[in-house]
Amino acid sequence: MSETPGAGDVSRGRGTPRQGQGTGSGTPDRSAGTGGGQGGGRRRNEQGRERNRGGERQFSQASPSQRTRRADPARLVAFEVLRAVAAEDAYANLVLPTSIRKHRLDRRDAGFATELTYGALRGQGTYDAVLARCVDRPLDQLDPAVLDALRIGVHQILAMRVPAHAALDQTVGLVRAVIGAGPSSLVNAVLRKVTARDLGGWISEITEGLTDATAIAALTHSHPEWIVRALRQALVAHGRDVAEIDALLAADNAAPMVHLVALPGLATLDDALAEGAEPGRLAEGSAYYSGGDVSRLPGISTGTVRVQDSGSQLVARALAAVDLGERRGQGPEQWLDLCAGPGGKTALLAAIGQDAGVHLTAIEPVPHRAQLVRQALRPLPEDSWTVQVGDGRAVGQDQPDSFDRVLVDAPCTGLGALRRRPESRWRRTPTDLVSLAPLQRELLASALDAVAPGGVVAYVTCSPHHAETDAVVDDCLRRRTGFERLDAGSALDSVSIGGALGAGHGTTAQLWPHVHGTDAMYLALIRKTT
Ligand SMILES: C[S@@+](CC[C@H](N)C(=O)[O-])C[C@H]1O[C@@H](n2cnc3c(N)ncnc32)[C@H](O)[C@@H]1O
Repeated sequence: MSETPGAGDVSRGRGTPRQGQGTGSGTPDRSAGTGGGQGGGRRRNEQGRERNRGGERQFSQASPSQRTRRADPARLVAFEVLRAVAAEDAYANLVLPTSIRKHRLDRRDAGFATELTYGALRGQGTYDAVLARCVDRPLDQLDPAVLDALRIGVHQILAMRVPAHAALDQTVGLVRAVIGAGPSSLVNAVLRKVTARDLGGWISEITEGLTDATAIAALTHSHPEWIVRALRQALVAHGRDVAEIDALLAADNAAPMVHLVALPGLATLDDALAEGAEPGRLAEGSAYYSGGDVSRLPGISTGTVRVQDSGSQLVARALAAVDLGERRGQGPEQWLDLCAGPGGKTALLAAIGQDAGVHLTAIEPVPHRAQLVRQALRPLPEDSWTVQVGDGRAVGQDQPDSFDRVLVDAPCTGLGALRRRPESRWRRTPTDLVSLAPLQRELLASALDAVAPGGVVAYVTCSPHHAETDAVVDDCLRRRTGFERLDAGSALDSVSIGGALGAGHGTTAQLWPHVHGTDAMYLALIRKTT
């Protein structure tokens, strides 16, 4: 990295007006000046396919070597995050805020950097196929840093409201600043080729001649083929039409709205609503927020208002709302969260149960995640909860027949939350399903042992994959008597606004991003009858 600037060296490219830099997600077209250029007023059509079309493109006449050596901070942030994801196996959602703070991005630039980072990561499959048509060698022979810079350039050109010349100039500037002058000509030439078509045109090009629907969907929606196949099977397994696959894959690529929950009895969302949040449409006490830095909202710093997907809220509320009828014993209920870290559902459950004097035990084997659970529970009275660093698989044997309600939010592939974890689709492999299977079964078996007669277990995943949902529940119950399945679809309806989610299939329930606007949470409810 011959010309890597220190944080203090990083400044905008020459002639790039400050006001035009931000193009935050969910913000209106700011192409006039975005990235410092002309082309204002050019908008994409509803499919996002007409930007930069028509009229003469105004690329810089200067050769790449004569152009800026400065990296625009927002693009530099995206580049740093992509590099950390590729080279250090980092999680984009953890690295991005740190990088945004390091480069002191204002709100607009932070939005631009977020859209660029997440978009380039999500779109990598499609963008690499495009780049493969524009680079004269196999992509794996490129310097990985150059490939990341190209992906950043392609996302701006094909999917953001950035004029092509600005996307190109700024990406070349980034490359010169952080990688070196050498590759800047290649980046310039490749990105010029990319500007020859819009996204729709490129998708037609890269899918031309293909007949396999899975391969076409994978390239069109930038997912690995095995995940497309798995999601198609999941739709069918949960009683939906396989034709929904395009909508589901497209939902994975949309920037998800931030969902908020006010912990019952501890906060309301009034302040958040006053700050622009919208009332949630599915879960009581929830809201949607698209106003940027959520940490500034009242209640977030104290932990009484939390960021939590509505699907997660609904499954926790459904477990808490199950009517236990005549339960054994007289005292307050004992609840167990068997896989608690980082504690989102734990906090909601503890808050729901506090009025009734519930005591919640949370188990988490990873010490730093157990610490996050303690933090999440901080707003609740200390005598209402216990956090234990331990293995949930041992609880059933150590404390049999002890808990009235047990949540098993099992470790899973997260295939239902791909929109929130932009890099995970490229990291996951089918072998993850195989390696998680025994753990999922052992955790559910432990929960079935730990639940008291009359009590109920919720088995939850943020994946719709059959292997980690119905297959786990079926396997565990096949070997046991004394349990009955409850109607999880009705249970979800009973805690939802409107009461008609339509998530039930058989006795289990499956939420979907393209239908419900939630992560694809799966819920099974099992009662111990004897
Ligand atoms: C899907 S996450 C739970 C998310 C959490 N319920 C929430 O809402 O924030 C699964 C958790 O299970 C934990 N885990 C992994 N192995 C476990 C085990 N043997 N026993 C208990 N928890 C385990 C993981 O460390 C991870 O924190």
